[in-house]
Amino acid sequence: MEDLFAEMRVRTELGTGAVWLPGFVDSVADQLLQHIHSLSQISPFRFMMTPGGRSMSVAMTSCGACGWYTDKRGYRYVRHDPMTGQHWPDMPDIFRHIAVAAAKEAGFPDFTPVSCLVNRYEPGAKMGLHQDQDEDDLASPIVSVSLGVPARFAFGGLLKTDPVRRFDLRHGDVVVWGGPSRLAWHGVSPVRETFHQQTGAMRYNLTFRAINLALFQP
Ligand SMILES: O=C(O)CCC(=O)C(=O)O
Ligand SMILES: [Fe+2]
Repeated sequence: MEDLFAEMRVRTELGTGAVWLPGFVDSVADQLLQHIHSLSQISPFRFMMTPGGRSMSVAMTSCGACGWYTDKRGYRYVRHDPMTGQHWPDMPDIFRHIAVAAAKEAGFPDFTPVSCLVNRYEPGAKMGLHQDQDEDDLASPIVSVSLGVPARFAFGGLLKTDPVRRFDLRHGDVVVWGGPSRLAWHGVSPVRETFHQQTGAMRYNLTFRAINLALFQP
């Protein structure tokens, strides 16, 4: 059953306020990858430490008015890249454009992305089940874009113990979760060793988030 579901590749509601949009950014995927390359020249991908002192298997960077960061002081958004001391690179217009369009398609017409976290998965990299809860703005959705090699995504409910649906996210796919699903648990299984024409062995993921900058210390 699970495999049948995974192969459908049509718009699929995952819960109230949560939807998978297969291929939504297909036509601009190459441009998105070029921008990822450019912004990673300014704020490089790096393996961050969890507050518990473990190195993450996913390499990360950010763009936009603030970026996500973790070290022994905890998970948080910061205005400057701690690695460079500079602002994070600007969010490219096309990033903003696709994030707004996907949110609208999912029923969130007022989404304004402030930050985009960029994840790079090499073979074996994974992200355990978690909730995205470092954004103070829980009224806005998360918009997640997948590029490169596929990854098995798990999407559950508001309790960690709720059943999860698993399906492959492919190059060009978008998942949006907001409203009653904003704090849904989700995660990514270890990425398989495989090849994608545009990215080699890598998977990239963009997550767009609304952050209330007024709450930041200057
Ligand atoms: O890589 C993905 O598909 C999900 C990433 C994610 O959940 C996150 O960055 O918080
Ligand atoms: Fe997440």
